[in-house]
Amino acid sequence: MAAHDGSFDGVERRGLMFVLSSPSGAGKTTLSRLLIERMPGLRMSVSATTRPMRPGEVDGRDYHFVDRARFEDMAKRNELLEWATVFDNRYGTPRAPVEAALSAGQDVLFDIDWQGTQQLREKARQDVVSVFILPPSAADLEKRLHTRAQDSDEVIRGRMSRASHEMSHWAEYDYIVINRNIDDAFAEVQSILKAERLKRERRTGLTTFVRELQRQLES
Ligand SMILES: Nc1nc2c(ncn2[C@@H]2O[C@H](COP(=O)(O)OP(=O)(O)O)[C@@H](O)[C@H]2O)c(=O)[nH]1
Ligand SMILES: Nc1ncnc2c1ncn2[C@@H]1O[C@H](COP(=O)(O)OP(=O)(O)O)[C@@H](O)[C@H]1O
Repeated sequence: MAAHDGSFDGVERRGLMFVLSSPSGAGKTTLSRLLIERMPGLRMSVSATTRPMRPGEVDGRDYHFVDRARFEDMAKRNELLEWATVFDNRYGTPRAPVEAALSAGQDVLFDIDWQGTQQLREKARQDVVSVFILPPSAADLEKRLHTRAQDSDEVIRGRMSRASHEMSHWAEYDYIVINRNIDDAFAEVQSILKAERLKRERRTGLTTFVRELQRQLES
């Protein structure tokens, strides 16, 4: 399968599943938007959720906002690649768009928690690249949750009190990025994706490519 993007070097490769996780407010959404904007060949996996829509969010772009019954139905029909309960709401990854993108040679970006990342790893270890984003300090995290201005003080307190628990999963991830400055953090995440795209095991077209080089050299 080919990844036909701007940086495609002509060698076929398997698509990968690029996962960003972090405590709420550390910057996953911001980094995901930048990646989608600036990295050709990368598609966002849009999750289904039962949580209420925030101001500024768009159904179908940020999430598929569904009720509990619809979510349970999707899970029962095996339409979700993984799902988990976070902050008393259900979140899950619709399976079909991910499979379609991967088989078209695209990479897929996931903004999911540690529970979902574990499930993806169990299903497709070789194809999962996971990055954990940390805030530079607790004070910065709280400030970011407030400046985002999308949650009530009570919800923000809940997110802050869960942050430590979520952070305890950092060591399960392949890469750790500290989001102090957004430009630096973006450059780091972008470098990880670029390097992972070049991994020998994913480059299924290498044998053919090298054979052709050898044929040219020997003729
Ligand atoms: N397992 C799983 N987690 C998800 C999914 N979609 C979102 N999440 C996680 O659910 C948590 C809460 O997300 P959200 O309510 O949007 O708040 P945020 O943390 O401010 O982005 C975050 O840790 C997300 O990464 C999903 O499809 N599966
Ligand atoms: N490096 C950074 N410095 C300052 N503010 C940031 C930085 N990264 C993200 N933010 C801001 O912090 C808030 C939370 O970021 P967001 O991407 O929504 O986090 P998450 O998706 O992890 O919950 C947003 O208002 C965002 O603009």
